[in-house]
Amino acid sequence: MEKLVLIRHGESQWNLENRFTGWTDVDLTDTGRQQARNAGQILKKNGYTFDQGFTSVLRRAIKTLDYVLDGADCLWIPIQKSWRLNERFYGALQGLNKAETAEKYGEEQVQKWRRDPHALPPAVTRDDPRFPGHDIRYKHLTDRELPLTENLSETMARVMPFWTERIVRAMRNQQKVIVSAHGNSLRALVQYIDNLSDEEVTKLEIPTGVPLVYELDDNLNRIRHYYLQ
Ligand SMILES: O=C(O)[C@H](O)COP(=O)(O)O
Repeated sequence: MEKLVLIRHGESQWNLENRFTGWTDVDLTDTGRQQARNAGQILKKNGYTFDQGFTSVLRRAIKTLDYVLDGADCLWIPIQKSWRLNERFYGALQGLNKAETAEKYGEEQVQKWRRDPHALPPAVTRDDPRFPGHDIRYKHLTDRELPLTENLSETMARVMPFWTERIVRAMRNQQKVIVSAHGNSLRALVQYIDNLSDEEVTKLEIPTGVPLVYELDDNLNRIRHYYLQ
């Protein structure tokens, strides 16, 4: 049996301010840092060790992984970072307050943008400072890979190659793996691992900073999953 640990980053400044974040590179709050430290200690207490870490290229997930691994006494392990694990790119919603956006466009529309796997938030234009083409860390991405907006199924489409080529490969090489990522990139992964319908995934909420453990059989099919609290 394999164990895979997924963790959504600890609370970020824009989680606290209730703003659409997406690829905006905001930092953790003090609460977020504490959540990540606690997660590391819980993993250690339960005897978890790791051989390989994966994270997005966003500081809230990178720092969460760092705090978690420090707490779990595994700070030395190799880490692979990829834009493919980034949060869903929330387009022109990025930076807006979620409650104010709901007042302006209606609760139903905002809930659709947030949770309908096929709903596309309004796009940014290429001259918008939020367009990732302006950010050096994405300079190797092709035009097609640079998002103007993204729905959950597109997030899943860019997460999956990384899952198969890197994460699954590491697990097949008997490595104990931890993945630090985001509400929606993890939602996409969980939809795939748990084979959830689009209907089921709209109800799925993943809390910040709590390790989500998947027990997988030799073919990496899910046996069960649970949060370590
Ligand atoms: O990008 C964001 O705003 C959050 O990390 C996830 O937001 P959501 O719960 O509105 O999808």
